[in-house]
Amino acid sequence: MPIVLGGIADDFTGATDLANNLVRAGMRTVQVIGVPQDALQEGAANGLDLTEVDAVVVALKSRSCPVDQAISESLAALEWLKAQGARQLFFKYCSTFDSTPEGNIGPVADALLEALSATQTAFVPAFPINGRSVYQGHLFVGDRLLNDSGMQHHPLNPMTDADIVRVLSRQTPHGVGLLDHATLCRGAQEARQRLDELAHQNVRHVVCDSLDEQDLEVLAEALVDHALVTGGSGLAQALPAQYRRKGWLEPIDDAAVLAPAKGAAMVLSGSCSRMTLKQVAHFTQQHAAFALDPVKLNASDTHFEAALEFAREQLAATDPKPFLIYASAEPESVKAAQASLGVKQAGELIECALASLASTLVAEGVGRLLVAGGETSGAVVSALDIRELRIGGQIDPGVPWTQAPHPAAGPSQPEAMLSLTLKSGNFGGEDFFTRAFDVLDAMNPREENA
Ligand SMILES: Nc1ncnc2c1ncn2[C@@H]1O[C@H](COP(=O)(O)OP(=O)(O)O)[C@@H](O)[C@H]1O
Ligand SMILES: O=C(O)[C@@H](O)C(=O)COP(=O)(O)O
Repeated sequence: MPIVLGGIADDFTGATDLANNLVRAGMRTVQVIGVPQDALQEGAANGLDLTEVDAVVVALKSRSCPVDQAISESLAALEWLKAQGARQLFFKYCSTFDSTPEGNIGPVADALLEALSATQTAFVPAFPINGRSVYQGHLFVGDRLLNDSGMQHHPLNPMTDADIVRVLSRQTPHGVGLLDHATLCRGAQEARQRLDELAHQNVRHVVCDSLDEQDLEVLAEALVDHALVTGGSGLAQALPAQYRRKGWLEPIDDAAVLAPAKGAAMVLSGSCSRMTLKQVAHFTQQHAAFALDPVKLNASDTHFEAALEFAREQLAATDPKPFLIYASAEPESVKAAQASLGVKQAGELIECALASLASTLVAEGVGRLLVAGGETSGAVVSALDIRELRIGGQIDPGVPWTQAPHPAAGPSQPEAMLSLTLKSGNFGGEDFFTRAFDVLDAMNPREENA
């Protein structure tokens, strides 16, 4: 059977967020890291068995890279997903619309539309259960406008304007319009009519209001026949019901199953988002932690080596407890590091250090790994050379446990798995770093002595 939905996600945490909501709504979903390179075969692609899979999400690291690269990687993902038979494409970006005036959301959406010979797509960043809603085209995080939510301090893409119609208009030469809440309240048929009217006015990009799950259901019904939809993962909760209604998807019992987890627990955090800072503070009250400083990392290798030594001490304990290595810092400290090193270099130094720690420590006994931050997750997963993630149960909305073949397992252990959770910056409760491991143990009892 061809797949129904093909996801193209602009970062790795966003990809697991999308895959998580698809799984929860009953789609058997595989997440692949980057576009699989090998030749396609009947029923299999790059060694992936897609015969019992309803959705594939391709995770890219295209949120903050140069626009041309984001476009070419997204188009490659589109081609591969079309070759798997995807009926609908979903371009997943952040529910806080993380982007800059150059892009990459607008240019990538334009390129995908053109490649699909489609004339219109919808922009649905809302993720109500995580407090992201859109009203009159303005994005809210909880009760704050986006530009007052902490996102104005993001290290890579500060969001200083909550008006998504205006933000997107800076990123595309094409018309941008609004499907407003009042129209949505009149149902899917009215919404479709409004989309058609906007299409006749050459409005290629339609930002959609949505306050709650009910609005997303109306939108899913109105958008199910669009070749391309774009947004946060909220819409993905509502689309599978429409696919079933159309007979594209069979009902199934449980789309999320993982093997028992093994190995020591480690948290790596490169996210400076408000919620991550609270999670770091909560965790460090009771657990061992090491703070990475980009300026010290730049000055000599000693700082990195101290972090490694700290981790090795934790792993050497008889019964290792979860521990944390983090660069997460308050905005003033991030600004100071960026002023001294440059924005790009500060970020890259930390991403490289965390990625390198992950590869070394996973080979030395870490089997349960929590990574906080989208860019950070991209760096860590790439360093571990992980190609595919199975999606398991949810820890908090938008964040599931996943598993990948263990990167350090030899040929004699083909079943060995690394349990991995990739946490978006602002997702998860304050106790997420501790609770995540309890949730994993509860859903998949741990095999001792791994
Ligand atoms: N102390 C710091 N100073 C400067 N940049 C930092 C610091 N800590 C983390 N960063 C960088 O900030 C970026 C955070 O982005 P990301 O990992 O996507 O987190 P989030 O999911 O919260 O957006 C990364 O590039 C990371 O390397
Ligand atoms: O849609 C969302 O909010 C997340 O899935 C996401 O993309 C968050 O990105 P990061 O905060 O950079 O992890």
